[in-house]
Amino acid sequence: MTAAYVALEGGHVLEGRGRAPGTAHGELVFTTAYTGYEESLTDPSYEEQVLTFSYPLIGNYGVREERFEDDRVHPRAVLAKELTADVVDWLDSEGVPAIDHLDTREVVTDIRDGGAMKCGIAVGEDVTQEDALDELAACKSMSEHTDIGTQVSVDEPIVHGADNDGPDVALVDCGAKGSIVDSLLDRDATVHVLPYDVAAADVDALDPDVLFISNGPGDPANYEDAISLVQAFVEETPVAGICLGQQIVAEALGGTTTKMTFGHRGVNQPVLDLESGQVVMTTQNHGYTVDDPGDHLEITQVNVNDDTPEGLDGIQHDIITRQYHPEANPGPEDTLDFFDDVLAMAETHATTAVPADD
Ligand SMILES: NC(=O)CC[C@H](N)C(=O)O
Repeated sequence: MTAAYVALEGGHVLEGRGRAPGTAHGELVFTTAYTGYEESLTDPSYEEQVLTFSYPLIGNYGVREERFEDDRVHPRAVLAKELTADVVDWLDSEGVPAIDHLDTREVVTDIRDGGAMKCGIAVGEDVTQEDALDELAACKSMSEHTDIGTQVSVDEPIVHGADNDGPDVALVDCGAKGSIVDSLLDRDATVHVLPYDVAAADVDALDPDVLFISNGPGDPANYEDAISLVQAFVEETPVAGICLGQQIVAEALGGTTTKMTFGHRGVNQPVLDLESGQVVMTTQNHGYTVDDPGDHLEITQVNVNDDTPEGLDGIQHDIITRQYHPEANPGPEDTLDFFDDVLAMAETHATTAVPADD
């Protein structure tokens, strides 16, 4: 049998069944999602993390490319109670180690008690516990990945929907899920997908109707270029953000962010809209949160479980952000109207903007 070890921060080593070989390390996190494993495994926000599925059976409806959010698997390794052969074959072909027959209740309890932690993975015929411990020793914390954007962003700008009639969206790609682009295209927008460190002059040249900061992995404080971009454009251009995007907008406007103990990852996170009093079910995948929105943003939505900010609006500026994933995929589609609100904001700006003097 193929040996499989997970070395947890603190030195405790778990043993499971090796399904896809390899060694890896990353921050150990869990998702409670009971569906959407293809979308989660291709979500760039999972870069440099090891993903534990708490739902016991993963892979029961196969693997289909049309459900992918990106062109590769992003978690460094995958842990589960039971993985089907379809998922194992896929992970194997991508070189991503996979382990099952783990007591994932124990793994999740460890993460809930100890917080998201570093881990080392070793799977293979000849691997030992020492190999997993060596991987653990090589593991950095998420905030130490100071240039993680380069691993998940486009290298060059890409335009989608150039002939569309809707607003021009400058989407700063910090690891954008494909569904965010699709949600904007579905609403007739032209989407300019831009590198995470795009220069302000290049955004200016596009004269976008909205600056949209995507989701993405890691510590928002490390995205200095995107933070500066928001500061440079917020007076003149509407701003939107999803997940990491909300955190970057808060950082840019005098707010603060903080690392959560074990984050929110799942497809049934309840969110309360403070104005309407309505609760919606949302998809989430984040380990950081806005701590203090600062003086320029107001909290419009909160997480029912722990009161963390889930939506922000600009007080003086046109800004809308969400901490959850309104594009769903996986998860409930209760919140797709976020994209209508963003594009309405962009259109209002486009029709009321005062032309610059020659
Ligand atoms: N999905 C995301 O955009 C994740 C945001 C950020 N990297 C976090 O973990 O909080």
